[in-house]
Amino acid sequence: MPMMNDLVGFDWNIGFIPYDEKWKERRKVFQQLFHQSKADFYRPRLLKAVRNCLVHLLDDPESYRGHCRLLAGSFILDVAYGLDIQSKDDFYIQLAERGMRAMALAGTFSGYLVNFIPSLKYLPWWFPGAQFKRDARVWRRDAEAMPRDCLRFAEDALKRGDARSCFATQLIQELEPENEEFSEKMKVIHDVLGSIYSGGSDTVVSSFTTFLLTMVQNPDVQKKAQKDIDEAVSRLGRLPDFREYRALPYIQALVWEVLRWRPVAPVAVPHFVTEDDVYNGYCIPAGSTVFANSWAVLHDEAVYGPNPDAFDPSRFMNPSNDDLNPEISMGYDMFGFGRRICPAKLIAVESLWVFVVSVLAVFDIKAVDGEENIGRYTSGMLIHPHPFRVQILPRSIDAANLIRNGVIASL
Ligand code: HEM
Repeated sequence: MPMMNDLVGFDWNIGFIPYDEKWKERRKVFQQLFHQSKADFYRPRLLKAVRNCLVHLLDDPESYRGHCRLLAGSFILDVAYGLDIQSKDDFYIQLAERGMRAMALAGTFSGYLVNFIPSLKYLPWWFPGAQFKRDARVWRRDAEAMPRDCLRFAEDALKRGDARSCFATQLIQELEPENEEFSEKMKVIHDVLGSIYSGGSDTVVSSFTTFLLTMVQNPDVQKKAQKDIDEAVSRLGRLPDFREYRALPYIQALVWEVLRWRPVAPVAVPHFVTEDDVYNGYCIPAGSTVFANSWAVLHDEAVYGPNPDAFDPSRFMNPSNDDLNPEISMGYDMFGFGRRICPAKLIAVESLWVFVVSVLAVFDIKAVDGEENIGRYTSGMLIHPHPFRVQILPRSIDAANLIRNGVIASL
């Protein structure tokens, strides 16, 4: 991807590194960080970010998109770099937003001729018609700053002796500065944590807002989900947490349906064919770029049952709607395919689950009369619902008190 990697400078991102030893090393480190055995480290931090988000939604429901972005960004920056982010105007949240906008724009593969004729990248930026070079010059500043500035923050905190425990400090402390591979290992940390930062600050926000949209459009689904949560948790007088994970089948089905119905990356990330292949009688020569049509897979009647365009969590449930149906696929098609499948798919599902179950426990989500933007989506490598107005109201005075009392002190 010449535009993305060579010109804009996202070549540190695992998703854009070709399949080679460099990619393998980074992918291995990434997977170890978010391994399920590390759940005791990252789950409390995720829950803390969600509980803060509930307070923000209570105080200022209209700014729900900013709150969702703050939730995703503050969790990722906390676990990756030990940054304690309090506001959506924070420097690092804004940096991620600009960086991800640049990635979305540069990532429309067919939008840039240079992706098909790589030698165009040698044109000078001032050359007539070389607007792509001028765009790249602007975007490059944020693309480079994203991983560099955050890692610098963690390194400085370590030197001062006041670093919070996080992936950066854990990985840096394992290194020996006098080892000749030190700089190379630091570059691996830079790339892996940058990939966590960029991968985690935008994708889940799309799913959070799609969830709110589906609740506006499907009040019956909302009621059924709230009934299940009330029976299992709210009657205990507390907010849900990971003790309920996998104990609420309808919530699990709802989460999967949000991910299936409007997949965040409808054509995943393009894959590069490394050797000649034959598929269903079609010859695919080495060097081809293949796009996986995740959208079509996720809207295939043969896999997901009738009316795949309708939002209906019960497609994953048994006929009595009280448990999951083991015969219906709950696979990870929305997270890509093969060895490049999203390495954060489990934490992404957990993030959406804890957001969904927490919001539904305490809020009613309702339509705003006359809102015309409902259901419209952006286009690009990652899709988001267009901004829409929605009412997010506490379900009762007790619910509002639960939100205020549920804030988790600094970890
Ligand atoms: C709803 C949330 C998410 C969705 C739907 C999603 C989806 C995807 C998809 C479709 C791919 C491309 C897979 C392929 O090439 O076949 C991918 C790759 C990737 N994702 Fe995610 N993702 C999500 C959340 C996250 C999060 C939270 C992180 C980081 C913490 C992350 C980090 C990555 C990375 C690093 C890759 C590149 C993997 C590689 O090329 O080896 N993703 N994701």
